[in-house]
Amino acid sequence: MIRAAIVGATGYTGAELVRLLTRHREVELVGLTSRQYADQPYTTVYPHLSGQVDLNCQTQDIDAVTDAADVLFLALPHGLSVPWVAACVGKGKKVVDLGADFRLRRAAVYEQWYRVTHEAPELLAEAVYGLPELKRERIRTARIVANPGCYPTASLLSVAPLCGQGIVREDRLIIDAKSGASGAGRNANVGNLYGEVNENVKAYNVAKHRHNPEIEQEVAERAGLDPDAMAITFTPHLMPMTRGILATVYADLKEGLRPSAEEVRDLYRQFYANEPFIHVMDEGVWPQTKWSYGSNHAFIGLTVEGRTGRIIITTAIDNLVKGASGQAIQNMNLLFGLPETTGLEAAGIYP
Ligand SMILES: NC(=O)C1=CN([C@@H]2O[C@H](COP(=O)(O)OP(=O)(O)OC[C@H]3O[C@@H](n4cnc5c(N)ncnc54)[C@H](OP(=O)(O)O)[C@@H]3O)[C@@H](O)[C@H]2O)C=CC1
Ligand SMILES: CC(=O)N[C@@H](CCC(=O)OP(=O)(O)O)C(=O)O
Repeated sequence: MIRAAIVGATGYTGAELVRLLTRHREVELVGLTSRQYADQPYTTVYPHLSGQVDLNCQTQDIDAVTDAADVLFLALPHGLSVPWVAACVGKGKKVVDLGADFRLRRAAVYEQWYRVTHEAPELLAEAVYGLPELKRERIRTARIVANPGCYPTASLLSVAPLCGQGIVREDRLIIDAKSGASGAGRNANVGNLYGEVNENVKAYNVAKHRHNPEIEQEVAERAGLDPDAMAITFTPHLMPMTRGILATVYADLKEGLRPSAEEVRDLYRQFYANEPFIHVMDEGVWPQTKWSYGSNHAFIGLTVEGRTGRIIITTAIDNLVKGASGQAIQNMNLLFGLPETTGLEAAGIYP
């Protein structure tokens, strides 16, 4: 059995990790940390998991938690992962960081967007960006996996088959994305109150969301472009729903190119042919967030708008599963040589 501990276990991604890992046949949960609920039964915080888990929450004692586990899942706010990652590396343990501290390969870019100094820039180079559909082989042998952000997961799955194909301007993508409120976590925040989210839709962090450089970094790498020359526009929106991300991507075709929608769809279907979690829809079928609710599956719809010379792609995922905890488990499966779908086989809940 793989002994797993979750640091920041009482947040939304932590709870989703517990829900999924208690059904994972190769995993034993050995540690769940929380400062606020230390020494209290985990099910006091999340009674819906009664009968699934009988651990108490424990304090964030780095040595004790790391020594007891084979793998750590870090589900902490930004800026707190470095001591945990350093301990895992020092003790020969694997770590999957659900936060952003190891996603951006250049410390200067991290510091520009997150406004904090990176305390272990020397570890950035070896962290692998954990999007299994794009980096499977590198993840298998990694020590540090940087689990992608929820919006970048949906955005990158939307455009990866086009990158480096000479078909679209990868540097000038426009991404319009919508998220459910659980994307902001369980912390108290006025913007997440019922009265603020219900019957309301709003864009936020326009032209300055920290997922912009993350998306640009990975698109540039796949397309063989200079990350500093990217001009991707990314606009997130908060939706009156609990879970789900729908990313709509507009990609300009290169001058003189007009592939048919079927040609582009064939490209996507070849690219994702052996991917158990990725589903490319037929023409005219547009993904809905509800299809992915509670599952690790991603649904991709696309067409070519001949009149404007653009390809339009929409991808639906669950931000807490493929956008966070499910993908983290997919990465753990790769790290430990398990079938990638282990513990993640279930379809979503519908309606
Ligand atoms: N929600 C989502 O859809 C996604 C989230 N992520 C990322 O995953 C990480 C976790 O997100 P999420 O679960 O939503 O966050 P939450 O705010 O819901 O939970 C955060 C967890 O960290 C602990 N924590 C909070 N502040 C501190 C602190 N200062 N020091 C130590 N522990 C702290 C909390 O427990 P306690 O205060 O008791 O210690 C809690 O268990 C974040 O980096 C987030 O950006 C990534 C993809 C999607
Ligand atoms: C709705 C909402 O607030 N969503 C979060 C995204 C959460 C996530 O994936 O992000 P990180 O791990 O990079 O923080 C946001 O926009 O900040």
